[in-house]
Amino acid sequence: MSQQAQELFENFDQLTPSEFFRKNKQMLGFSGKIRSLTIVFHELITNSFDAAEEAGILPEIRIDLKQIGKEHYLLRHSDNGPGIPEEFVTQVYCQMFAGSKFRNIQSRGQQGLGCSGCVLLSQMTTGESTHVISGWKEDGQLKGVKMEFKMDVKNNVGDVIKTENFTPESTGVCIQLQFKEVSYSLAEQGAFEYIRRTMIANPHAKITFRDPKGHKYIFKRAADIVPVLPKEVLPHPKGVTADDITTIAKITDKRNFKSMLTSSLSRMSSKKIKELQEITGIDMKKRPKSMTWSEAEIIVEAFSKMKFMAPPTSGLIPIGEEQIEKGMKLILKPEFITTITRSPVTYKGGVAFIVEAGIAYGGDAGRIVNEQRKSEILRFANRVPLTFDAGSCAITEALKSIDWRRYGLKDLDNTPLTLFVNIISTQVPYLSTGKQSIAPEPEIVHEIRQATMKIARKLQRHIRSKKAEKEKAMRSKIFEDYVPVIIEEAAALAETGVPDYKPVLAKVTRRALAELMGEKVEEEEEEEDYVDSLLEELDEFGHVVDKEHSNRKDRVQESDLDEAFLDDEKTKEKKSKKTDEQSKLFDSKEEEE
Ligand SMILES: Nc1ncnc2c1ncn2[C@@H]1O[C@H](COP(=O)(O)OP(=O)(O)OP(=O)(O)O)[C@@H](O)[C@H]1O
Repeated sequence: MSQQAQELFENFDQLTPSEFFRKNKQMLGFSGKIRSLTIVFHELITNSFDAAEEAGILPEIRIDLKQIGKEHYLLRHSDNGPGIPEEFVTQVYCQMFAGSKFRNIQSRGQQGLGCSGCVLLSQMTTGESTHVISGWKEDGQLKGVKMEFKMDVKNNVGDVIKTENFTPESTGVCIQLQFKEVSYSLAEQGAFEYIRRTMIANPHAKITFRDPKGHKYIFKRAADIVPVLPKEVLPHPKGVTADDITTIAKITDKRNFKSMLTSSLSRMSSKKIKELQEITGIDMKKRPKSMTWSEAEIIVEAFSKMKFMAPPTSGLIPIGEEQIEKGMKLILKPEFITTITRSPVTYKGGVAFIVEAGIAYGGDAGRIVNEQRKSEILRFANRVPLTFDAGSCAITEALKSIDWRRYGLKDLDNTPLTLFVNIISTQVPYLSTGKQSIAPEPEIVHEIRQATMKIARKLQRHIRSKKAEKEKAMRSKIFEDYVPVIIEEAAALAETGVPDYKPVLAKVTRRALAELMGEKVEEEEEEEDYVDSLLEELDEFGHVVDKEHSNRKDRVQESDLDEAFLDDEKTKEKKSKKTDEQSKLFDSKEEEE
């Protein structure tokens, strides 16, 4: 070894995961003041949900955010989950890549990074310790611990400062952290909006939030059912790599390739093993420990050519159309709502996923920008809102590629609309450890498009019938406005008394309208006679009014119909102008006569 290399290797060292993320906190999503605080909310809320649901408990979370200085906050987050046993508290909060979710199971968490990331950020920005109170059940007995600790970044472990045992009243976790260089905001990417979106996809949860100004928000439950627990599923042969196979071969306790493959992969029957042996020529009775890299590569290559049943989907639990509707209705109070949960399909040949979509229109749907409601896209993965990195996400790509004009939405941006998309999978293909955007796998993009276009058609029907209703109402209004004028003026011209037309005007309007709209109106005979006689009377008066006048009347009605879609103010203004014109017409008629 040369002198140079020796010097170089004197500094050879190892970074613990905590040290690595201390230097690269943006990789945990902690970049920017608003975003950092939102990510903290996200990590703590998703952990509470996962834990409560796994224990069969309806999640209830309390969050208290106090501002104690400039960009300096104190956050207290508590849940009613199963709690964390004392010996795991520092592992959960101080050890990176430690957790209970490294299985092929649908859950919000995946990496064992989230809450230790929050502790790291707190320590890095304030130097303060973290306080945790945990209550859990052990052998049927309630146990509790109050702990204060710091993260030992160098060793990726916790440094306990104080511990005190007590008997709690119930299970759950309460964590208190301080943060600096973060900011609470009501903006689209802020913490409050994160809670709002969370509630849409989790109608079974309850969140009470006290903001830094002391305002208390209670997001109530819209549904009382704990979501069915997802099951762990074995990986599908089309979804594994040579590295996966050699790793399985190293850790398996099976005696040969055959039992190793059938027990660790889904859809691997004895028939498929026989087929695999024929294609590869590899003896399936060989011991797993003897597996070489090239054998693993040959097996994976064979898998790509073989036909398998689609992966089992029992492990995927979608929110469901009804629940999404409940969540969206409670938060958005829309005028119209439509939702869909598609059947499971796969991406990369072997990873199952489900797309769910919803459209809410009108009411509180959309976001207010410059006092105007605009459309908004709410992206979710396994019920968790994805608030950042929208541009690179499969959901954004799919929704932007839809030609919304085909669904009657000429200006999507300026429509009061909320588009909801949730992807359910045991392996959501996130683009980074920050888990804020989904890789645009072609199958995923395709499914999102299909789901959304299907419900967009329903929205189109709603908008159409609403337009027709509005048109009908406008026509009715015009009729009611002008008929009395005509009757009264005609009576004046004929120098007779004005008939008592009011009680039946509504009926005349309805009948005339029905004719205009091509509808059939059933009316009682007696009423019909009365209406007929009134119409006759009207006709008689009509003889007195000359042709020019009635032509003019028709023209006025026609042009008014064209304005059916103008806003109220404009319409009112035009109509009063028209009425003036009309009365001017009668005036000139009178003068002529
Ligand atoms: N409120 C809680 N109640 C009970 N257990 C919890 C709670 N929060 C965290 N845990 C446990 O701590 C583990 C580590 O949590 P952490 O947030 O670090 O990672 P994760 O949720 O597994 O994955 P990810 O990094 O993707 O969020 C979890 O797997 C879970 O077992």
